[in-house]
Amino acid sequence: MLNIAIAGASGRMGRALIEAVTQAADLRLSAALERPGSPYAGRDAGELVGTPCGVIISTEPETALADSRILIDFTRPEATLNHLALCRARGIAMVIGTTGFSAEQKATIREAAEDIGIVFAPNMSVGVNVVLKLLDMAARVLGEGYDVEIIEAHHRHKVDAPSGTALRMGEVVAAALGRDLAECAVYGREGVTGERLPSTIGFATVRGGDIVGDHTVLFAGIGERIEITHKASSRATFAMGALRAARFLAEHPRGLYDMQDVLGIR
Ligand SMILES: NC(=O)C1=CN([C@@H]2O[C@H](COP(=O)(O)OP(=O)(O)OC[C@H]3O[C@@H](n4cnc5c(N)ncnc54)[C@H](O)[C@@H]3O)[C@@H](O)[C@H]2O)C=CC1
Ligand SMILES: O=C(O)C1=N[C@H](C(=O)O)C[C@H](O)C1
Repeated sequence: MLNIAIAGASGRMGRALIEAVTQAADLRLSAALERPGSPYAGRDAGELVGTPCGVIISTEPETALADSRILIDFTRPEATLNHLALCRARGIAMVIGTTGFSAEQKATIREAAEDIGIVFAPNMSVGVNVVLKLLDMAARVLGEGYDVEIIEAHHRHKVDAPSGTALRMGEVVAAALGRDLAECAVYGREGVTGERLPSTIGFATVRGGDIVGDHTVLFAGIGERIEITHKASSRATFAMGALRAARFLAEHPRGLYDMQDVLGIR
């Protein structure tokens, strides 16, 4: 049995993860963490998904993580980095699904992976990771002459934009075209923008309702266009990917990995 802790237990992803872990025969939910002041603190984590499991939601990671081998964290960047420091000190591996990190914060994650195993990926679904491979191939074959635009849509509660997945898609396409995303990204357009510069990669963000997560990469050429789209219809797809990542870490005691490594498609 692999002991798994979940941070952000009462969140949208936290609930999907509790359901997935408590249903997996080879995994045991060993801790459930929430932010200080959470109304869910002190309650049975299983109650959030309809089946009490005896794990009480804690706001004290220092004590709650004592029994855990892997922490799956889908929270906010600051919370993830606090958990990271603790996990690094205790030798607890981490699956990090949180998005919205700055470059500096990402460097901290990279550094911690010298001591512990970390899978860090903005999207844990198998489908999106296959799409990343398709994007690499499409960009290499199409080359210059096709304008690249990335459109993402998410639910009204999402706090970061563009999504981590959209940014990763941009990085993959930029790398395939020999560009640096930091230099060629255009985040939204307004007013008299002038004509589109050919070397740019544009991003457009939509927020509304309960959209789980849609991503489209458009390659627009002369006389034709290609759209590569992924639509998530349930958070279970992210949760199942996170569990695959946790099992992978049981065999990889240190180092920084993403879902391409977990799926063996790097
Ligand atoms: N990598 C992937 O496949 C996916 C990544 N995400 C990312 O995961 C993150 C969470 O997404 P949602 O679950 O939709 O958000 P949410 O807002 O529903 O849940 C976040 C939870 O974290 C908790 N939290 C905040 N600070 C905390 C702390 N210090 N300790 C413990 N818990 C804390 C909040 O109280 C909340 O319950 C976002 O960054 C999102 O972009 C979401 C879906 C898939
Ligand atoms: O916040 C979300 O919901 C999601 N966030 C991830 C991201 O920012 O890419 C992944 C997924 O699209 C859902």
